Amino acid sequence: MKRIRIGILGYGNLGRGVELAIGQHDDMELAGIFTRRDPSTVAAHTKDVPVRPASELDQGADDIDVLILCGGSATDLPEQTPRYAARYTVVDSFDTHANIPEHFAIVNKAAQDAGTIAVISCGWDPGMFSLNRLYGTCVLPEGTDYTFWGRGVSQGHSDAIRRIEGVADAKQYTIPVEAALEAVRSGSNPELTTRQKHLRECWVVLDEGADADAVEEQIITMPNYFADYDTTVHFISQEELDRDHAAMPHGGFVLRSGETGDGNPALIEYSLKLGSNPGFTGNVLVAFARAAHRLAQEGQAGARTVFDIAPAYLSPYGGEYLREHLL
Ligand SMILES: NC(=O)C1=CN([C@@H]2O[C@H](COP(=O)(O)OP(=O)(O)OC[C@H]3O[C@@H](n4cnc5c(N)ncnc54)[C@H](OP(=O)(O)O)[C@@H]3O)[C@@H](O)[C@H]2O)C=CC1
Ligand SMILES: N[C@@H](C[C@H]1CC(C(=O)O)=NO1)C(=O)O
Repeated sequence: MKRIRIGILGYGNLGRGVELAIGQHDDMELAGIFTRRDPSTVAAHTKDVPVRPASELDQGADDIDVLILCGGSATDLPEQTPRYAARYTVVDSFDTHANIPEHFAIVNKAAQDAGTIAVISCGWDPGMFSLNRLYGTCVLPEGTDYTFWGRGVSQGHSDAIRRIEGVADAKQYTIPVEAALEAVRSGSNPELTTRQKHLRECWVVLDEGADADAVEEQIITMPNYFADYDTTVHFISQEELDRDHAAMPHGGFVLRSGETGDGNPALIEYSLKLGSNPGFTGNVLVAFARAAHRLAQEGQAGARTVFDIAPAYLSPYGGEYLREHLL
């Protein structure tokens, strides 16, 4: 069986998560890890796959069937996804929710012009949580949606802080307000503002000589990431961050609370408990890379979100197996 050849662009937490996820799939192989940095300075987990310069992708790498883009949503993916959709079947994890419609439109033009498939905003939120919000609204049209994250490390928010001038490193924890979560589970359908559902706690390492007050102000006022939340910022050393905040657990809940047509209460709850945010997100991206490859082989073109892809496209098994074993 010809295996799907996966390329990874961007070797950070998520790039490593994708790298390790590929090994769980017999129909896939890691064809290349690409980086914008000097490849000799990037130590990949997989020793027999060379780390290659991103410039090779711009010249055309014919050994890649699907390129999984593992850059940051704050600044990398808005540039990288349309750029590489012009050459490859791509999958990204773009998660600046407010900007997803714009990202979709830009990537869709690039992919349609090139005749490629580009799956955007893949992962768990957006991604698996998005699918469960969709199912909930369709099945319980009379109801209310709720999404809670954490307590855990948001990679997108951590990445956004690291992009601030003067920041050397950072981790951001998202903390759900327990009283709000319990009110939802009680079925009382509370109206909750963004600020009433989560707190955000940031642990930041500054560059030598950076202005802590200026960095803190940029964090707490950052649109789409922190401006709508009560956010605390702590400044610590790199040693403390590496010692106390190395792990990236996360998770959360999507709930739909409403009534069925016969007037009875119904509560749908989808939950994730993740030992590793990048690990799980990597697994999701790899499953959708299989779907992207299939769509490309069918001759389809353009941008897709998780809403646009029939679930069977994610499976390595055919319809008959799925009907016999999973239906
Ligand atoms: N949809 C979802 O559910 C989820 C989405 N995400 C998204 O994934 C994105 C990436 O997260 P994450 O992997 O944690 O971010 P990282 O900061 O670890 O990596 C982002 C990019 O930065 C570069 N980089 C990594 N390490 C270094 C370093 N030491 N020095 C210089 N550059 C470095 C890499 O690019 P290069 O190798 O080219 O230098 C890498 O692709 C997030 O911004 C978030 O938006 C994450 C989790 C869930
Ligand atoms: N995209 C998120 C995945 C989830 C986590 C999250 C948050 O803690 O705010 N929002 O969505 C991430 O980058 O980790």
